[in-house]
Amino acid sequence: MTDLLITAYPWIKGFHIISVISWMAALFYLPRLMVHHTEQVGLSGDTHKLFAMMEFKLAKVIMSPAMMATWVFGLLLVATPGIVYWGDIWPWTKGASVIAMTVFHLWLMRRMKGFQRGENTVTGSQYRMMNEVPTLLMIFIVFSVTVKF
Ligand code: HEM
Repeated sequence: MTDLLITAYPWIKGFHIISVISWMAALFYLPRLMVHHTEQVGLSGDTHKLFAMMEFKLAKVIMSPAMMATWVFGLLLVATPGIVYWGDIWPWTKGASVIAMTVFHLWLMRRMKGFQRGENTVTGSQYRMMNEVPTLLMIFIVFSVTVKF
């Protein structure tokens, strides 16, 4: 099993990066949809139904599968011998940041389900502020794995 992980390492890392790109694209775009849903569309009518459907599809078809794939390929990399030394700082900063990213993902899922029921208590500017969270976490995560402090 460990031999297989070592041989497959470049492929697993490639799939990890592809999953990360898909997850990030959805995490960046879903809050933008919610800004416009809140400020321009409201919670009733045909445009509301269209936005709720777009949010549902983005979350269920792209965001959640991409998050699961990122975790699976990321954990396979963790299990690959010689990749992670737990005495370094970067695995801990990266670990804490990906957990925070996952919490942000779960918050967005709850907001998406709220919109499906025609409920929303978050303002457009709050969604705009929340939109910065994945950007900051991404910067922290990428430099954790490239600089490897
Ligand atoms: C979800 C849980 C995640 C786990 C368990 C995980 C784990 C890992 C591990 C162990 C590596 C291998 C490092 C190496 O080859 O030296 C890696 C590579 C990488 N990860 Fe993740 N990762 C996760 C999420 C993310 C996220 C959310 C991002 C970006 C926002 C990300 C970006 C990267 C990049 C760019 C690399 C390639 C780094 C390089 O080869 O220099 N990862 N990941």
